[in-house]
Amino acid sequence: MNHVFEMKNITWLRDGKKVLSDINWSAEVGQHWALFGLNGSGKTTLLNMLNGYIWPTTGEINVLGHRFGDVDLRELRKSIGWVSSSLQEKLHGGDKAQNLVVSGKYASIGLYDKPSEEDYERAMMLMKQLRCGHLIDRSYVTCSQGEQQKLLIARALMSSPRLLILDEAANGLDFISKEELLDSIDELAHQNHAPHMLYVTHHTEEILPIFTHTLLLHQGEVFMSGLTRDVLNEECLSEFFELPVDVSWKNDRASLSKK
Ligand SMILES: Nc1ncnc2c1ncn2[C@@H]1O[C@H](COP(=O)(O)OP(=O)(O)OP(=O)(O)O)[C@@H](O)[C@H]1O
Repeated sequence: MNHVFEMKNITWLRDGKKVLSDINWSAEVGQHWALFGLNGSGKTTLLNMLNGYIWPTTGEINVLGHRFGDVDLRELRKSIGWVSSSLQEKLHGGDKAQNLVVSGKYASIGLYDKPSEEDYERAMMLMKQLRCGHLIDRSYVTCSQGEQQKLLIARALMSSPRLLILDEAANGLDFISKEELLDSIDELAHQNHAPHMLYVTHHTEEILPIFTHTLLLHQGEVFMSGLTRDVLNEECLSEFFELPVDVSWKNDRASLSKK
C-alpha cells in the first residue's frame, strides 16, 4: 500500500449544485495531511466521503488500499478513527471517562459489549498518553472541553486505527487547552505505529510541523495542495482568501494577519 487514501476526479452534486468539483487528492504513507478551508468549502462532505457515508457522483476513492465499491465499508471503518464535534451529541455524557474511551474498541457509541480487563488497561494507557489519565472515574460531561477532546482522541485510538481524522479538534479551546491538545497530537505522531493523520481546521497556526502536507479547499475545489511550507505562503493564501494577508512562521507554524 503506497496510499493512505486516494481520491480521483471526485465530484458531488446536490440540488443541481456542485458541492465538490474534480477533487484529486492522494495521501501517501509517511505523510500527515492538514485540510484547510473556509466554512462551507466542502470539508465535512469530503470526510463523509472518505468514510463512505456519502458516495461521489463521479470519481473513485481508495482508502487504506481498498477501493470503494469492492470493500465492506463497515469493516473498513474500524480502521478509521474520526474525531468530530458531531460525535459529541451522540455520546452518553454520563459515562465515566474510561468507559467512554473503551467504547471506541467496539465502534459503538455506548458500551454494549462487555470489555475485558485488557481493554481497560489499554484505555488507561491511551488516556495517560494523551495526558488525561487523571480523569479516571470522572463522568464525561463534567470534563472541560479540552479534556473531552483528549478523551475522544483516546476513544478513537482504542481500535488502533490506521487513519485518524481530527476534525476541528481544537475548536472552542482556550489557548492553554489548545496548545496542550496540539502537544498530545504531536507526541502521538512521533510514536511507533502512529496512525496516519488528517487534521481539519480553519486555523493555520494549528497546522503543526508533523502535518507535512496541506490541501486548501475552496468552494468545493482543490485550490492548492502539497508541502505545507509551499502551500501556506502569502501569495497563495492572499489569493485563497481574496484578501491580502501576511504569513509569519514561528516554530514551524504559520500565523496569518490581514495586510
Ligand atoms: N446534503 C446536502 N445537500 C445540499 N447541500 C449540501 C449538503 N451537504 C452539504 N451541502 C452544502 O455543501 C457545501 C459544503 O458543506 P460542508 O459542510 O462540506 O462544508 P465545510 O467546509 O465542512 O463547512 P464548515 O467549516 O462550516 O463545517 C455547503 O454549501 C453546504 O450547504
